[in-house]
Amino acid sequence: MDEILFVYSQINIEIMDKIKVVAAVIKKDDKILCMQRCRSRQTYNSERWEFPGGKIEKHECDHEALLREIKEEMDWDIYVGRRIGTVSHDYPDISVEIAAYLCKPGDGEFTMLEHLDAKWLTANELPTLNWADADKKIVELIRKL
Ligand SMILES: Nc1nc2c([nH]c(=O)n2[C@@H]2O[C@H](COP(=O)(O)OP(=O)(O)OP(=O)(O)O)[C@@H](O)[C@H]2O)c(=O)[nH]1
Repeated sequence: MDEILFVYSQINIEIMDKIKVVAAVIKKDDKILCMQRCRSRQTYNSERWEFPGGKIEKHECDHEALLREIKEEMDWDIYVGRRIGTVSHDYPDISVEIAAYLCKPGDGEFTMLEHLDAKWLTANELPTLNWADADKKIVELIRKL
């Protein structure tokens, strides 16, 4: 029975549409902004670290989605630069495709409206955090920049 369920869940993951997500790698001097997700029912990402961002809505381009998400989550305006890369990851219940963009902070400070914690770390310090599994791949891309 366990084997049947396992095969079924693998098939399910393969036919599931990938959720398209954008993430902002916000760099100030040599430090990058890392945000900690709140405790949630999505246990695999509960309290894990991530780059701020979120799901792209219909009819939105990556740039628009990033500006909207950072405004919603942090009440902050940022400048969106070049795309660092796109990573895919299959979680137990969803499959995500995350496009990560190099960004610069706008004026003023951000307000932490939806996260548990925030840290500014250098690229070499990034692996010290407990990242969401998809983000471990983004961290590797950043370290190769
Ligand atoms: N924003 C963001 N989401 C990520 C990252 N890495 C990662 O696996 N995800 C996953 O991507 C999915 C969408 O992200 P989200 O929950 O922030 O998106 P959202 O704010 O638009 O969603 P919501 O309004 O339904 O809460 C989640 O399952 C989340 O766990 C990341 O670095 N940033």
